[in-house]
Amino acid sequence: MESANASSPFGDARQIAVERAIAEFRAARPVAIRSGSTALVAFPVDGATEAAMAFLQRGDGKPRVIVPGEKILAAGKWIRPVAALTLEPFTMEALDAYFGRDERVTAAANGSFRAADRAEVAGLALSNLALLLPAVLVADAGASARDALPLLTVDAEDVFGFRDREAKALKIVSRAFVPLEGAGSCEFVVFRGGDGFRDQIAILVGNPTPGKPVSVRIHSACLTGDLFGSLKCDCGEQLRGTVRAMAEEGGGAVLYLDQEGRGNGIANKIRAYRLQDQGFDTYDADELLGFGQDQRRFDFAADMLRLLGFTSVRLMTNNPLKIKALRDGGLNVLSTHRVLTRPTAQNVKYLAAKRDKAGHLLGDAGLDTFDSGEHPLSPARHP
Ligand SMILES: Nc1nc2c(ncn2[C@@H]2O[C@H](COP(=O)(O)OP(=O)(O)OP(=O)(O)O)[C@@H](O)[C@H]2O)c(=O)[nH]1
Ligand SMILES: [Zn+2]
Repeated sequence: MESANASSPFGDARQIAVERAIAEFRAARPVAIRSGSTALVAFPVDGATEAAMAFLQRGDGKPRVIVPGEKILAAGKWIRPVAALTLEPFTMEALDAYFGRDERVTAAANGSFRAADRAEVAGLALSNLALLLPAVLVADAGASARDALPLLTVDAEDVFGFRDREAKALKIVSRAFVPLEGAGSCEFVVFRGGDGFRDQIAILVGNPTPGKPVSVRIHSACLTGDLFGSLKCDCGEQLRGTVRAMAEEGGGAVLYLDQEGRGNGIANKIRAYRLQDQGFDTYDADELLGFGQDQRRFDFAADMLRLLGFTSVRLMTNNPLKIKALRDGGLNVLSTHRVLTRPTAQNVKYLAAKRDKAGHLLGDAGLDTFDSGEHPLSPARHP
């Protein structure tokens, strides 16, 4: 049951409570989570200290660690979808041994597992919303723990409903023209709502006509690739290549979404890169951290396009999830066009994993015949 009386002068009270809880988690402070008659105190593993662990031990009952199924699978056990683990002893040392210095599971769990309850799962969902490592410490909310600090309280069901409500609350907040190299004057339209912490941006290239079919690229933010030209992925080339192609072909719309690291956030993406340096591929590294294959949602992209006046699109992507999301969102996807870049020595393994494990439409993109001795830095083919 979601909490009643949802409206306030400042918006939906359920959203406000969850936004505040996210801020508490990011600042490494505890939050109380209520579910029916149960209440617990939750604290993110990302940011745990001896003092925080001692605080949780003052609650009622045994404190525990809540971890997703992916993490347990990585530990050689299979508990789905979310498990509560009793950590013995409940100390930073034991936590470090469990998560390891690289955020990997380096030790089999000493304690016992059980399926997590609703409030515990909400704690984990909150760590995901806060873009932290997906693991949370919890204890039953005893009087002594509550008294130590006035805790922010949030309802478990409000946490679960947060992203849906956020995606639906999308609105345009500003727009202006920005000249882009090789693409002329483009209009940047900024939306609030959707995914992540920041705003979503639509870049209108050329002069696409509302009501008419439009070329669309849905692009998730990649700081390393888009901004710094990282060779580990194909993002920067795809972004610039699609803008260039749209400018040459009479216009289009790029949706630039706040979904760094496939929705895991920059800190977790860099943690995953560290694991990739040890030989894990892009999906195995995320799984070791406790993430599923892809945390992103694309449903609100259809709403962004509708707010801009577009209902029929030619979609530029290799990702079947994006195609499905726009169709499910009620848009008419007239055609899909792959966005191929030339593989490099540094990204060929990444691209092959996307094709082989996530079904990206990269079939004949030269990945299997790639010779790392040849043209590792060649410019991208036009999409
Ligand atoms: N977790 C994680 N995210 C990554 C890694 N490499 C790149 N990313 C992120 O992956 C996302 C790539 O986004 P996109 O370029 O929109 O898309 P895509 O899903 O590959 O689909 P298309 O390019 O449309 O075919 C961005 O959010 C990047 O930050 C990685 O190794 N691990
Ligand atoms: Zn990238």
